[in-house]
Amino acid sequence: MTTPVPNSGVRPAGSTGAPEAEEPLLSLRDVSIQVPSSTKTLTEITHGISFDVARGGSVGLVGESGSGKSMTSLAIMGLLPKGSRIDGSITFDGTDLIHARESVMRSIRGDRIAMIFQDPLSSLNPYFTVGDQVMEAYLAHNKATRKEAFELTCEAMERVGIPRVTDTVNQFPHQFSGGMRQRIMIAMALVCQPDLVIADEPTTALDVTVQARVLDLIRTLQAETGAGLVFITHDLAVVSTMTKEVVVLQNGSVQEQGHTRDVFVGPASAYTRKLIDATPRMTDARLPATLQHADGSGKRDPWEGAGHDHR
Ligand SMILES: Nc1ncnc2c1ncn2[C@@H]1O[C@H](COP(=O)(O)OP(=O)(O)OP(=O)(O)O)[C@@H](O)[C@H]1O
Repeated sequence: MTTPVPNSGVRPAGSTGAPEAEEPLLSLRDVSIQVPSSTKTLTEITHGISFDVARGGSVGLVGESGSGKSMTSLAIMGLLPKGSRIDGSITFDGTDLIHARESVMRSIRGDRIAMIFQDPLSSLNPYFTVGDQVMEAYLAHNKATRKEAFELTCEAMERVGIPRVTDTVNQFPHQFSGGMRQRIMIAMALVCQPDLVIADEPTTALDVTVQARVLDLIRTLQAETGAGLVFITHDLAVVSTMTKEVVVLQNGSVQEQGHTRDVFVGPASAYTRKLIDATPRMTDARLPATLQHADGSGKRDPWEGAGHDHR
């Protein structure tokens, strides 16, 4: 049963998140974000967002453009525009991220929480080789010699399928395709062994076949590191294959949240139904292999693997 959430933003207890016995890895409660507008006044862009991510769990944030998905992830990372205001609470492994000092946030970013963005070029420095950048990401948070870090870097690059690593490790970001650059970002996350990965539209800019491989790698990364995953997308078909739980956002408010399968099979909010209807035919090949057996037919639960290695 999926749970519609009224615009008040009050979250129904237990609709999304970790098993009761275990503290969630990440917990957002009634998070409202205001950002400075051009007239210097504050504009509210999200209202009362609440969800949990269990250790090793996976939550999708879906919604149309402008619904507040990216700003929610930036709030978690402490990267909102200067002058923004956040109400509510964001707790990561016991740390209050809203009031944490910048030095604490710096030690968490990239090490305990890794982000994979839509455009890896915006995260990669054009003047440094990709090998140096993966290596520096590791050295920033770990004690190791450069030789050890270099070996780990090559190993991670091989694991994400970068070809001829002994050569390509010395190449610059512009010498790679978009899909390969995204693999480099995943390698960077892999070496740092984060507790949480936030992937913000990581495959939107890629063509469909490359997209599938990168999604597979993100699943692998999650399985190998045991990390929690927040997966942001406007693509319902993608989120249905990536996360066990989903939060549907519209205009900065949660419209519905719950187990991904329940939300897709029996959407409780008109907005989710509209999003599903607007998704190109989700019945056959594209549909979540996921949804095809969600009828209690006794077949293996296609969601069973979400968050686990699919190779
Ligand atoms: N730097 C900024 N300053 C002020 N407002 C912003 C800023 N960035 C985004 N916004 C506004 O915040 C709202 C939420 O934007 P956000 O980027 O979180 O949406 P989104 O759901 O991630 O959309 P998209 O899928 O297009 O990235 C939008 O109304 C947007 O115009």
